[in-house]
Order: sequence, then structure tokens, then C-alpha cells
Amino acid sequence: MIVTIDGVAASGKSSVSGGVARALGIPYVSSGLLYRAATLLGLDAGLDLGDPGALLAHLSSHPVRLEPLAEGNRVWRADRELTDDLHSTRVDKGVSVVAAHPQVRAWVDDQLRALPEPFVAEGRDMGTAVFPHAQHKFYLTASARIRAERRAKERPDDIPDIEAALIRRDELDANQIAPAADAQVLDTGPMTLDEVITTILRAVRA
Ligand SMILES: Nc1ncnc2c1ncn2[C@@H]1O[C@H](COP(=O)(O)OP(=O)(O)OP(=O)(O)O)[C@@H](O)[C@H]1O
Ligand SMILES: Nc1ccn([C@@H]2O[C@H](COP(=O)(O)O)[C@@H](O)[C@H]2O)c(=O)n1
Repeated sequence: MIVTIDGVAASGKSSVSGGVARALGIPYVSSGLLYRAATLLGLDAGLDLGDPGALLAHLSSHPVRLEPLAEGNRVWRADRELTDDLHSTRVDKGVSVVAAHPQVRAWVDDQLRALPEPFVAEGRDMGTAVFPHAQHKFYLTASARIRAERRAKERPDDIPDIEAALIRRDELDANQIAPAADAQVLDTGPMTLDEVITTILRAVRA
């Protein structure tokens, strides 16, 4: 079984996926972490993020491994853990450029499709491009202001700056953030995290 949870930036995808996965006793897979890892490694190596050839060459000589645990995904490059460095403002700013390269998307998709079922997969195009055959699909949304207010509790930046950055990232990600035709769309603005998780679990178990 595959459950997909897609949505706009900071809509709660990883928190919700983690809660759903823990309740079902299966792992969740955060696809965005692979795009973030590609970006971090590109930035650290001083590469031009607009050059997919250079990025792919660097990624193949520095293999990245996603560990999809129910209690939280971890990302490794050899024995260096990258996880804690993936949610910085500099990675947020560069990641959409990296994710726009078809070659990088194929690098991510190949790793995701090699994972053993069952799992909950979260991202932008899990229910559309990567796992169109998934049994249960959800799409999370909320206003940019609400998302920025939530994110401000985890980042040092001001709410208006966070909001502008989220809107910008959604624009840059527009090619891959349409909900699947068979996805249930949830506006999480008026919902608590627990309410979102319970709504999804009810649909999956029905
Ligand atoms: N329904 C909700 N009610 C209140 N807070 C929420 C809700 N959903 C998510 N949050 C909070 O919003 C923040 C962003 O959530 P999360 O990191 O899960 O989003 P995301 O979609 O995975 O983000 P990104 O796209 O940047 O990876 C977190 O602090 C999370 O606890
Ligand atoms: N399926 C996906 C997942 C992510 N991306 C790109 O990665 C960025 C970071 O993702 P988060 O889920 O951690 O916010 C996101 O802004 C996209 O550029 C993607 O393209 N497809």
C-alpha cells in the first residue's frame, strides 16, 4: 500500500505524514529531503545550481541515502548525516532551481520507486508523477499567512519574510504542485494537526 500526501510548501506534509505513518505502523518518505540534499551538496561544493550536469556528476560521486523511518526521515552522504542542515534558509532559497532539472527529478524518483511498500510518501508530485497508482491520495493546502505563522515558530525569520519566501517557492514549484485528480484536498487552515491526521486515517481505514 502507498499513501501519498502532497501539498504546497509548509502545509504540514511531513508532520502529517509522520503522524499517519506512526498510526499505521509503516514508514513515511519525505521526497523533499532528497531535493534538499542535492541542493546542500551543490551549495557546499560551490556548484552552479543551474547546471544539472555538474550537480548530477557531484551526486554520483557522493551518493546520498534516505532513511525513511516513521519517527522521522534521515539523510546521509556516506557516514555524514545531512538531516539537520537541510532546512536552512539558504537551502530553501536554492532548492526549487535544483528541483526544476528533469535529471535531478529522475535521480530522486529512481530512489523513491526502489523503496519497499508499504509507506506514506510526501512531496509535490507523489500522487501525480511518481506513484500515480497509489491507493490513497491527499493534498494539503492553507493560506500563505497561516503557513508562515506556523513556520515562524521554527525559524528565526519574520512572518512577512517567511510568507514571501513561501509564495515565491510555490511559484517556482508550480510545475509539480497540482493535486492528483483522485486526491482528497484538505484546507488545513482551520484544522489542528491531529484533526488532519485523523481525517486522513479515517479515509485510509474506510
Ligand atoms: N494543522 C496544523 N495546525 C497547526 N500547525 C501545523 C499544522 N500542520 C502543520 N503544522 C506546523 O506547521 C509547520 C510546518 O509543517 P511541516 O514542516 O510538516 O510542513 P511541510 O509541508 O512538510 O513543509 P516543507 O514543505 O517546507 O517541507 C510545523 O511547525 C508543523 O508543526
Ligand atoms: N516531490 C517533490 C518534493 C519536493 N520538491 C522540491 O523540493 C523542495 C523542498 O521540498 P519540501 O517538501 O521539503 O518543502 C520544494 O520546494 C520543491 O522545489 C519537488 O519538486 N518535488
